[in-house]
Amino acid sequence: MTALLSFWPLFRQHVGRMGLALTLSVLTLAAGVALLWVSGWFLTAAALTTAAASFNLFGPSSLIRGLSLVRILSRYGERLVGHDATLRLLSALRGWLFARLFPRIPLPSRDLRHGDLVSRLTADVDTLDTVFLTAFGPILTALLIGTAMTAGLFVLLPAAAPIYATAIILALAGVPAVLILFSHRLGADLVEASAALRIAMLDRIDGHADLVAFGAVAAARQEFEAAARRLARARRRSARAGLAAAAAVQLLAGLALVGVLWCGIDALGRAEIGGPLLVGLLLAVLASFEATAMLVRSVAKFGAALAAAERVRAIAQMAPAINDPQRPVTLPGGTLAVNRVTFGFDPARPVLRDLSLTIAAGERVAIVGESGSGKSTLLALLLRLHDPQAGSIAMGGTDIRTVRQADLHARIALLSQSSPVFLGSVRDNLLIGRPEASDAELWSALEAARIADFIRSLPEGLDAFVGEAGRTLSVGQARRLCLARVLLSPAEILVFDEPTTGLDRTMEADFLADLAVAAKGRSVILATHAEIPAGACDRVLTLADGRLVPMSLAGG
Ligand SMILES: Nc1ncnc2c1ncn2[C@@H]1O[C@H](COP(=O)(O)OP(=O)(O)OP(=O)(O)O)[C@@H](O)[C@H]1O
Repeated sequence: MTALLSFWPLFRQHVGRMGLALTLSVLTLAAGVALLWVSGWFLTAAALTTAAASFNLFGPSSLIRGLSLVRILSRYGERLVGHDATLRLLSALRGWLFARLFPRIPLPSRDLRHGDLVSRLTADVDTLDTVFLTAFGPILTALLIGTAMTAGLFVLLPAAAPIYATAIILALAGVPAVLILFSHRLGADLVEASAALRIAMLDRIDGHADLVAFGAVAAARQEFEAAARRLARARRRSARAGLAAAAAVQLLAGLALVGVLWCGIDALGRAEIGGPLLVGLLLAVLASFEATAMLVRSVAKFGAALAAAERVRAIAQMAPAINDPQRPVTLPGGTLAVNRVTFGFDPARPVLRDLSLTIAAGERVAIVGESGSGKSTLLALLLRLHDPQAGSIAMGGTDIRTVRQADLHARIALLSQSSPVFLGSVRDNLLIGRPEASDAELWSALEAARIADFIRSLPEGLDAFVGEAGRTLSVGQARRLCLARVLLSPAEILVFDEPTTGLDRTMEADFLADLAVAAKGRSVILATHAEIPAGACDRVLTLADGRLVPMSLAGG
């Protein structure tokens, strides 16, 4: 519950709209209760009257029409305002969550799989956004209508008031309390099962080509079906609990009706109440229980909302791997110096040991080494995606831990092994590197990345849509587009992690040979398995056993 309450500041921003939706919801229900009351009274009174001419038909029938109209309009307004508030809340929740997520990337928890993260960012947030309207709204509505109805009975049929009050309190508090007790566990199961299904689905979609190639589709399908069955079971259990609660509410409504009828007949016999009024009261009692039925449906969802709140809050509260300093200093340009750095993802098993490296402004350095030797790790440290356990990294003599990460990233651009092509046009993808770049600059970056001819051949050119994760491009083309984005960036240090992955031998050699021109005098740090042509780099270093060792340049 504390997890859910921690979202209150976000809910509070929309409290005006939510309040209006709530008022309209109370009005709708009150109009419904009054409508049945007046209708019951009117029909009975009309049937009982012997001289039709002496009965005023006009007043009650216009009241009935008026109440119907109020009910229709307030219901429409409630839906309109309620959905508007919910959608605004949804966008605020997503914005809030993304703002908390970005500083935590790379996520410190390796347990958080891609599908689980997607599930938290989508389904869990969706579950949360309706919690006010589907849970708190009906509670308040039912409370107000129940109180008003009890007060009405107290005046018109006092003996029935305690019976009705007991039944409505049980329906309002007792049934939901029991349901919450069960639905918390059921809701958590439901949210976890739905996340597991999503993870299974995204995993299988990502790897479908390999699954087909290995003939492992049947096994994957079985696992997927098991996840689907688990979700179906959780849904069934949750629906059963909801149904049992709805049946209990109906039973209480029936008991309240019988109680009021019993007292009413007694009062009728003593001429303390008229027949038409009694019928009106009975129908009104039935109508007032509509609010509690709504409540039960909502409470069934409440457990899922509690579980979703905990999962979403867990991401937002994850300690960021890296924090900006309290008082950041300005980052000067210049030499990049790695001073006796030791780092390991598990500190007991360092990947880099007492490693030092100095790269002068404009220098091009290649780092080679066996797979797993720590090349990507070293590059990640330069971007301060992790902090070393010992030693320091400085730029122009300033320790990078004393500057804002954003300032550091403005000076160092990275092309990693997993740099993505974003959904959008070629232009959109390039402008991420430098938003103010002109078309001429975009083309020059594309030329340098050796993909300009291909983009020119597309009918839409720079405006060609490159699809989800670059699906409309080959692996090599996607890579070169990412490369053009990095070359376009104004950063003074370009960090390349296997930039030629996906390029053929000739293109690889051409790209590395062109590096000096493409980098336009900027510093280049290049981690690669490729053969480095003469002149491409000023120095080549080998990373082995956590240390860098100079090696002679290939071909010269
Ligand atoms: N996020 C991580 N958490 C834990 N260990 C990691 C993580 N990333 C890398 N490692 C480990 O650190 C070591 C160095 O990995 P790194 O990716 O830096 O090697 P690399 O030289 O870039 O390899 P490759 O040439 O295959 O890309 C490896 O043993 C790897 O398993």
